[in-house]
Amino acid sequence: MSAVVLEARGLAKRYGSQVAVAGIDLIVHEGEVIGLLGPNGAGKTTTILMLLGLTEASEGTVTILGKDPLRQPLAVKREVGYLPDAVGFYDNMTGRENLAYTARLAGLSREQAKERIAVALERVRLTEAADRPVGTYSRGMRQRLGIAELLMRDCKVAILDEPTSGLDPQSTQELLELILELSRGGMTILLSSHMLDVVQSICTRIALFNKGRIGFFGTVEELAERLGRGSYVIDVEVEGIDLPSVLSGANGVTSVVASENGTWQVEAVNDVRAELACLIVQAGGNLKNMNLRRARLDEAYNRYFREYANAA
Ligand SMILES: Nc1ncnc2c1ncn2[C@@H]1O[C@H](COP(=O)(O)OP(=O)(O)OP(=O)(O)O)[C@@H](O)[C@H]1O
Repeated sequence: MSAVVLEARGLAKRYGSQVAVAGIDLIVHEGEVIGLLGPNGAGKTTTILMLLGLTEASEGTVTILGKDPLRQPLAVKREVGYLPDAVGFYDNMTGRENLAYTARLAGLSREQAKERIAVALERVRLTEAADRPVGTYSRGMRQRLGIAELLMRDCKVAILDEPTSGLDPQSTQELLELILELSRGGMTILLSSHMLDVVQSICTRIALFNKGRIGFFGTVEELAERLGRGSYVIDVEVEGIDLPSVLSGANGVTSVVASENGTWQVEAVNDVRAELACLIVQAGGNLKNMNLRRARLDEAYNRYFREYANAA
């Protein structure tokens, strides 16, 4: 496996008697895209602030790119980019001027900055709008300018807080493609989001925050398995039989539930389509459609918080 770029051990944060983060462990490898998920108040933002050294942990340690964010804040800021929910650019300055300003703060020479800014603006498709004041930008354009800043600074790690919130579907898609490009280029990315389809489409692993702890850390398939339902989901459209009774006791099948659209959702520990087809035909059913898909994060997430999180 690739190198560890971020390691948190026993990280906790208290505000007086209020526990915001109750002790988390997190190890992230180079090039991963990690989704930080959980209900409001579960501790995601506080964790992000501790990882960045923007707030001091009450307990525990953080190492990011081999450095301690509290002891070596400048070194960490140089290599770790943070895109907050509302990116803070100067509205009266153009996109290019904003980047030039950040480049100066980051210690880039004028020549180096000019070249990197042009390349970054091109990659986020803002070249045409680069000389307009940022005050005229849409939210999607601001987010892309934020990504351009990470590119210009050649960040090794990016932490994105709700990057797609408030974006229309097309801008969301554009931003997701950009984030994937960053990841393909070797950047390690952590992003917090409540948009589960977004998270599933780009994240390699997810961390489920629950009451200040990480209740689960792994892939969507591993989450589905942890919940005891198997990671294979087969949508079945069938007439003439009662599918749950036909499949009761079938090998590998963990549940059969009716979906809203009149089909059945069969969950299994492996791809049981051939066996399902046999059992349905033997029982005299008219099989109209059968479709295998990945376990869906929204289904697993809702089940986790409905059935497991309170007991955790
Ligand atoms: N500065 C603060 N002072 C006191 N309590 C705080 C402070 N910041 C956060 N908290 C509390 O800590 C808990 C965790 O908050 P946090 O913002 O980290 O959650 P979150 O998972 O990011 O939520 P959201 O999805 O709403 O952004 C909450 O109960 C919150 O009220």
